[in-house]
Amino acid sequence: MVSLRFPFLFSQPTWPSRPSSSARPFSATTVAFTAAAVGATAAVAALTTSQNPTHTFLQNASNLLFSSNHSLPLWGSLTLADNSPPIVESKTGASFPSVLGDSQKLLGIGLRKKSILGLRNIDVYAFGIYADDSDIKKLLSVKYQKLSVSEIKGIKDFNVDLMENDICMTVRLQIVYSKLSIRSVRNAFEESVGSRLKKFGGSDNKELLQRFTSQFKDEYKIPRGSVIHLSREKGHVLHTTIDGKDVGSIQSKLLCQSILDLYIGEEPFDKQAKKEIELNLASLQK
Ligand SMILES: CCCCCCCCCCCC(=O)O
Repeated sequence: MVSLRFPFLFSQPTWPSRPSSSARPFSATTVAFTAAAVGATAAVAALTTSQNPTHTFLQNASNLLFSSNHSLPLWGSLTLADNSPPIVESKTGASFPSVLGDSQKLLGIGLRKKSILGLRNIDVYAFGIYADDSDIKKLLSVKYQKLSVSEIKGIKDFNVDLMENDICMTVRLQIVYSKLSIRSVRNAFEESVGSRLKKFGGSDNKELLQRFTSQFKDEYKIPRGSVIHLSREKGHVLHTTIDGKDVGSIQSKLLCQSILDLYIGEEPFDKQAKKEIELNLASLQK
């Protein structure tokens, strides 16, 4: 067993084992969970399991629920008004507020590693994924409210819904590597976002990629501790800030989807973070 990634102040649960390379406990947060959310999730998960043998996010959630004897890390009862302390990623010490602005909840956090010259992996940044609470609940209720068999079949596409729909979300990157230049940030975005633009939009998106990467101008410094926000605002507008400073806004559904895909898509940077996000979304079912 390793420590839970979202342990709670009052319950101090532990998380089922995960591959040791990415296991990293968090410090405490005061977020509580409700028995109702657990019950709803368990019921849905059980039904899903009987209907669809593939790994839907609810199955993942149920696996996590039932393989642990401990309290569960569900967001169901987090109120946006509470003063939950930030969540600290203990490997890097990166700290994430539980709520961003007054409406975006933290759904999960992860770590982006990158290999240098194929030789060794470095921790480049920790990240947190946030989504607007009411947007998410609206989407969940429209799509999954009654939990009929046909609706449940669609559940495994929830991340796709999340990426494609006009839901306000933020990816918060907290830089932990101390020797990062803005040029390497540009290059990394060019490679990762470029591959996703190709995946979703074909090869004719060089101009869009260039508009995005050119926002990261040489004048910006990115020391350890810098925070980059990639926020999807209403109308699929990607708004980027570095340490709270605006660096630009680009209206593009394709660009927003491509950026989210890096974290919650088919081949996410941190698979465990994606699972965690799915689990937290499952806890919001009812
Ligand atoms: C030496 C490694 C440099 C990597 C810099 C990554 C900085 C941010 C890039 C964000 C997108 C991504 O993670 O690919």
